[in-house]
Amino acid sequence: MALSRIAKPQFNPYGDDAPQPERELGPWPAPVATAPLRARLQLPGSKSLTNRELVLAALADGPSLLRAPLHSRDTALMIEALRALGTRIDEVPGDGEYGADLLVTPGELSGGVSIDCGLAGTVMRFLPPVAALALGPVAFDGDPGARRRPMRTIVDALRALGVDVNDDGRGALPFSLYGTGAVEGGELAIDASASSQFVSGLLLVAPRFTRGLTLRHTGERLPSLPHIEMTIATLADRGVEVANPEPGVWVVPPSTIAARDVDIEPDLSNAGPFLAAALVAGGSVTVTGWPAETTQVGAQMAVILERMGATVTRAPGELTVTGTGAIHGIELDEASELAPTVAAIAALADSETVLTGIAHLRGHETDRLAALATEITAVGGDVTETDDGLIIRPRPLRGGLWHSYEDHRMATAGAIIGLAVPGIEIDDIATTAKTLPQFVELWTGPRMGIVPTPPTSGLL
Ligand SMILES: O=C(O)C1=C[C@@H](OP(=O)(O)O)[C@@H](O)[C@H](O)C1
Ligand SMILES: C=C(OP(=O)(O)O)C(=O)O
Repeated sequence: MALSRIAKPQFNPYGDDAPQPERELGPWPAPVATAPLRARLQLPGSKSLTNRELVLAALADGPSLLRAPLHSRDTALMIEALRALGTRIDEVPGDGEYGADLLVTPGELSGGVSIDCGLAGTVMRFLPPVAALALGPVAFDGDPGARRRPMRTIVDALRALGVDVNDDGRGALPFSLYGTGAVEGGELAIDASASSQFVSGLLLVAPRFTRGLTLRHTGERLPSLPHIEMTIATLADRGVEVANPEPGVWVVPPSTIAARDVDIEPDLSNAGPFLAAALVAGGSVTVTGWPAETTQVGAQMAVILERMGATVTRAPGELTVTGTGAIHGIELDEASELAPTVAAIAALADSETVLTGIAHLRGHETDRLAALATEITAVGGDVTETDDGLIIRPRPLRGGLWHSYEDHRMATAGAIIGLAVPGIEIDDIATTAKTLPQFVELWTGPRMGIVPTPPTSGLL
């Protein structure tokens, strides 16, 4: 069993003077909701927006200020890698509740460095095309779990663009490439059915290719389309107009990427478990800083939760989810990174849930279909894993050890179930630091009003 690394919260949820259990050394007892919620909170910045804006700022024609960015493991890895490649990134005081703003000053991109991708899809898929613009060798590797995430499309794409890539033939991390300081670009066909990040990674850098890029997706399915739309929107905000003449084809002209100060929206996918809590515990959860318009897929959570039984209301800059006492199953195609949250709610529902179109989740932080089926079944649930999704049927659940598989969204899925099922313990809650280091602090803090359960096992 993996032991938590940093689960000790920054404040003492048991009361100021109460002894803090050494729970960072054991499983985290997911708190059970004992009363309806009346929560109001803002989430830290979006991972997807922060890492896109970091890349674009590093390639821009002058300094950019990122206001209220996410500070988490995935963004720290991106910052470290861009600094290694020659970008100056300074933390400067800002108004954000969750850490400093980032001032990004582009520099000449140079190689001779090794990049640690951790388990971050955005780092491993967005940075190889950036490194191809650097002068010199750049080596890429990551966590053991990163070596099984799909990378062949990026390796093949870079080779097709004339970049010298050395790998062991598996089409996976680790590999290295030799940047010559320029990429000509032109026409390129790729199969992006394993991840939209292959498309996003190429589009983000393509304005800097000498001839731009005409990119064609040749595979059967294109997952996570909202994330590609987010990429196109962030480019447009910096003056790069990406044409999309037909589905699966994008044309990026060679162009300057404009420097720009940008407000990073709160992470709406990370808001998902908090909003789900209203459905499971009853009462209401209000997430503030909710954008009026967004390309974040997490915004779909409002519609999904409504279909699953919640009442959803909006006011300017906020969204409130209120539980009605009922949790219904749902049929949902392409739930993208929201799937683990939806699956956790579904395990507590009164009717069947059918999730389809998410085969590519097998290449996420872990094989999420297998992980969700295994863990929900282990606590008494009834789950069938299909080729491209999950079928989850109602059945009473019981407590037990919930494994996270180094996957932040598996950990938070366990926490959602734990609200309704006594005795759920998460083996590695610290894995939430990938995109939300404050998870425990927020989940059991005064703004959520969920009372933490003292640990009963796993302590040294
Ligand atoms: O571009 C992005 O920021 C992301 C794209 C999606 O990846 P896939 O297309 O691999 O699902 C999503 O699941 C991931 O969490 C973030
Ligand atoms: C799939 C995810 O992450 P990554 O960016 O590492 O692909 C995710 O956050 O759900």
